[in-house]
Amino acid sequence: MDLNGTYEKRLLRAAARAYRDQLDAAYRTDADRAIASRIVASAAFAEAPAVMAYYAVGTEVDTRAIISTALEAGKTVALPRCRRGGLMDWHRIAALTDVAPGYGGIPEPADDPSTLIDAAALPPTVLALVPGLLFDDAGFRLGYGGGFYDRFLAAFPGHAIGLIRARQRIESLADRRALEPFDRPVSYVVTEEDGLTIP
Ligand SMILES: Nc1nc2c(c(=O)[nH]1)N(C=O)[C@@H](CNc1ccc(C(=O)N[C@@H](CCC(=O)O)C(=O)O)cc1)CN2
Ligand SMILES: Nc1ncnc2c1ncn2[C@@H]1O[C@H](COP(=O)(O)OP(=O)(O)OP(=O)(O)O)[C@@H](O)[C@H]1O
Repeated sequence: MDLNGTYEKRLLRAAARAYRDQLDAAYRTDADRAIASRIVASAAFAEAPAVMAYYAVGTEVDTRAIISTALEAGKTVALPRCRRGGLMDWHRIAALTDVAPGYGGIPEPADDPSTLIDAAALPPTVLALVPGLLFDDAGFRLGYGGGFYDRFLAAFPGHAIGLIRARQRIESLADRRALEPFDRPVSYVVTEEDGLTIP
C-alpha cells in the first residue's frame, strides 16, 4: 500500500495532523458535540436504516454519541476492518465495546462472517460517516494516506458525510495540488457551524 502519495499531499497531511493535535480540548469537545447533534437531528439520519461509522481515535471527531444514538434507534451500525490492498470490510456491531485494536492500532470489529455487511449492496438511504484530517468546500478530503475511503466511496451507494471541525476546513485541495484522479468527495460535510441542519 502507498502511504505516501504526492509531495503536496504529504506536506499537507503532516501540517493538518499537527494542526489538529494542537486544537484545544475544549474547542474539540464542543465542536464534536455540535457535529453529532446536527447529524442525529437530520432527516437523512432519521431515514437511514444503517450507519457505516468509524471508531474515532486520538483527536479525530468523536463519533460515540452518533453510534450510541443509532444503536438505541435500532439502526444497523457497522465499523470497518482494514484488509490488504486498501480495502475495508464492514461488520455490524451491537455495542461500542464490540471492538479490539486492529490496523494501525485503530479499534476494529471481529472478523466474523455472521456480522459481515456488503456495503455495495446497501440502499441509497444508508449513511457513511467519513473521517479526515481536512475537508475542502467541494467535499474532498485528506486522510491518513491508505486510500481506504477513496476505494470505499467509489462503490458506496448511500450518503457519505464528512465530519470535520470548522477550523480544519480549507477552501480547495485542488488549488493546493493535493488532489489526485482517484480522490472521491463526500456528499455532505458537517461542521459545528453548518451542514445537514433541520429545515
Ligand atoms: N478512526 C478511523 N478509523 C479508520 C480510518 C480513519 O481514518 N479513522 N481509516 C481511514 O482510512 C481506515 C484506517 N486507515 C489507516 C491508514 C493508515 C494508518 C497508519 O498506520 N498510518 C501510519 C503511517 C504509516 C506508519 O508510519 O506506520 C500513521 O498514521 O502513522 C492507519 C489507519 C479505517 N479506519
Ligand atoms: N480507487 C483507487 N484505486 C486504486 N488505488 C487507489 C484508489 N484510491 C486510492 N488509491 C491509492 O491509495 C493511495 C493513498 O490515497 P490517498 O493519499 O488519497 O489516501 P487518503 O484518502 O488520504 O487515505 P484514507 O482514505 O486511507 O484515509 C494513493 O496513492 C493510491 O495509490
